[in-house]
Amino acid sequence: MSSGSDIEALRRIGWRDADPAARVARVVAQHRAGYEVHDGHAVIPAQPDGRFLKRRIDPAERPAVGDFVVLDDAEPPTIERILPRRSTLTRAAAGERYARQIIAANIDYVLVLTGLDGDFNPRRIERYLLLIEGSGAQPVVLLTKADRTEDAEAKCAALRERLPESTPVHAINARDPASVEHLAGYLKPGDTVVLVGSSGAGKSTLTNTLMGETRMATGAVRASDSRGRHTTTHRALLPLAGGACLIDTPGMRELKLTGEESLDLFADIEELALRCRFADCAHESEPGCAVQAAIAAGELDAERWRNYVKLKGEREEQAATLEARLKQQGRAKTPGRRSGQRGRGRDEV
Ligand SMILES: Nc1nc2c(ncn2[C@@H]2O[C@H](COP(=O)(O)OP(=O)(O)OP(=O)(O)O)[C@@H](O)[C@H]2O)c(=O)[nH]1
Ligand SMILES: [Zn+2]
Repeated sequence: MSSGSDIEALRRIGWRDADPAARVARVVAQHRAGYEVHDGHAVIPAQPDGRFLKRRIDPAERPAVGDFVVLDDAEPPTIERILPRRSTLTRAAAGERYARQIIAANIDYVLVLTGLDGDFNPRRIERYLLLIEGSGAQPVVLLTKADRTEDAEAKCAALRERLPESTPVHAINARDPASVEHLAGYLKPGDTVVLVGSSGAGKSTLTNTLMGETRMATGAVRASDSRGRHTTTHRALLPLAGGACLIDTPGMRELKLTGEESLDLFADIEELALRCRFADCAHESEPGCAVQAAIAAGELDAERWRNYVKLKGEREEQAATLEARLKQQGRAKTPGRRSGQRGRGRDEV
């Protein structure tokens, strides 16, 4: 017998494993005063166990939005432990003091939204991709407002050319359910998605369209399964059509690099730079600079090159801050932290 978890309800909030032998819930919000967790039926307040509050604990070791956690039987319950994460989206906290923060855990797809209107900005997409790479989640680039531009297909093709082949790019009209149907592959039961993108990119619009379809889908469920009726939703964790769920966290709005990102997105550029005549080439006006030669030959996009230089500089600055901070705390840099904390051996349920 399972103790206190409703497996069907848990599946609606992104649970993928077998029936847990413990009381499991998903973190949907974090406040100064504590956490809010969803057990598949309702949102309830929960307190973190005392060890999560210790000052010296790495923030990554604390419960984060999207985490599946084990609760005790108290009312309100205490979060006893965090179940192993399948992905971890991390950023540096806004503000002067350097701190790494987990924005969301156990995310399968990060939908990166950019409007095809005046706002269209491939550089911003590359910044998001840098942050998502290594998180364990899969980025999907969505170019919204395809209905408002003549050259949607051309822009879409140019972006596909610029980004790695493994990164899907779709042009959509976020207001049109038929257009959004193309996303069904990322919204399967058990999948968890988050939306990122600057203001006006269409995040709320897309959420509403995806929710609209859910209302229809939920109606169908109600006719056949009366137990589905009592499922409570929450602003921060929305069940979508097809059974996926969407986590809406304000943390996804401002994304500052942590210094741990890889630059694999620009692997071709890094390789090119190794072919310069001088090992310390600044790639400006040095003779024999392979980068400048590639730009002149039209083989490397100058704007993409500038964005690489900018993001690399920012990443290096953050990496130096991170290292200084870890040294100050007497901790060594944890290798492999970016790969979703898999090998950490936390207890299974
Ligand atoms: N025609 C068209 N309009 C769109 C599309 N996506 C968004 N819009 C419109 O663009 C405006 C901004 O969209 P929002 O969904 O509010 O953007 P947001 O990303 O949620 O913005 P913030 O809440 O500020 O972060 C709204 O007027 C939408 O109706 C689209 O694909 N096609
Ligand atoms: Zn060079």
